[in-house]
Amino acid sequence: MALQKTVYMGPYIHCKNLNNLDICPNDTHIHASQYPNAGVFGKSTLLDWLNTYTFPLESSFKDLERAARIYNRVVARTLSHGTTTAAYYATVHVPATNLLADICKSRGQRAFVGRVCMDRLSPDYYQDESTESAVRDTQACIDHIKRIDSDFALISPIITPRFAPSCTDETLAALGKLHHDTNIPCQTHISENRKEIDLVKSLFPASDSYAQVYDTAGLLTPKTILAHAVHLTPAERHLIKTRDAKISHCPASNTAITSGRAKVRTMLDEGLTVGLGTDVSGGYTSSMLTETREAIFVSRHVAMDEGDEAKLSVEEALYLATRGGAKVVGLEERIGGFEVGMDWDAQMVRLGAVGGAEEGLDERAGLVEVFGEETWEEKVAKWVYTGDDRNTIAVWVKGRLVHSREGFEG
Ligand SMILES: O=c1[nH]c(=O)c2nc[nH]c2[nH]1
Ligand SMILES: [Zn+2]
Repeated sequence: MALQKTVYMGPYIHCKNLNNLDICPNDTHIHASQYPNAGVFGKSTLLDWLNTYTFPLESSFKDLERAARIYNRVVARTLSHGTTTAAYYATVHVPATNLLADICKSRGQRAFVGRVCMDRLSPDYYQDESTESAVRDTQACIDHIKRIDSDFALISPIITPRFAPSCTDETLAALGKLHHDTNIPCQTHISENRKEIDLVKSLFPASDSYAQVYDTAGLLTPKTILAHAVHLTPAERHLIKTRDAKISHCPASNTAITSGRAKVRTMLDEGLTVGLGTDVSGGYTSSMLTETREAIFVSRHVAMDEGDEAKLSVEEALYLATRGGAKVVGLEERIGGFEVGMDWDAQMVRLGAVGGAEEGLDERAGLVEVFGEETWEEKVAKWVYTGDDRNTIAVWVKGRLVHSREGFEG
């Protein structure tokens, strides 16, 4: 199916002059607790990466002072990249998870904050004791967020079974019931890596597929975010579409820990809802701009096997990062675009001064080179391919200025 460029155009607007634009990215999958490991993954793949790098790091969040240091850094850093909304995984620890919610609230980032549930195939030093304790501790985090943001206007809890291999059938079913009873959204991982999929087959012999494991547990619903979805079968995509569950595509992570190449064009053509996630620290970057670029390049690798139709354009990738992400987190009526009546979640991006390059190098840090002869689309492409956080000069969430840089005149 040929995609209409206008349909997939990212929502951005010119601001003040032709070299500024506003845009509002939503990170639909990021592990806040893994931030210290961003860029540290060696040659590992998912299952050894979890044991070598991830579980030891996450277990250290029982130390609340350390959690405060790291969570403050990751929220400040993602805001500096322009991430207005983030769907976070924390750890199993209730106090540290509640602290992450507090930090998002005080720094003004819109966030979904999930306490991670895992009661098997995890190290003794880092797992839930039982189904009952996993549900009780999840409920404690939900109650805390209700206390700090009663109608979840900025901060929402999110039910977070880590992934099928690390949860017993009983825990998955109990979390499915909690999801049903509370209508609180849910996030997990699916079909990231081939060995993981084999493991799911052996752990859930009665299920036809990985997606079916979640469906059986009541965890495949319109309010479910499924990260990765790299190796889904056509039948699984059909089931996910039927349930209207959402996909978080994490291309930087999928390349870094060699998981594979998700077929984004196929998922879009089949009508699935897709957004982007940095998946720190499977993903090395906390920047949604870098993630957008990675989505474009991974789509080109898919195209090398499947033909040019698989390639994502700059506009399509920006759509996934913004409006697509808003749909994935269920907030498309409020964020992801700039229609009248929506919340003002936005970042202002500054490009180079027109003509600056002719007059000699523009010394201001990080400016995207603009020669004055580019179309608007070309300027946006230059930002996506050559820009970074130095171009993000101001960020607002729900109308509040939450980050600014030198050069922003408020
Ligand atoms: O990218 C990932 N990051 C994780 O932390 C994780 N846990 C299970 N599966 C996972 N995949
Ligand atoms: Zn992940």
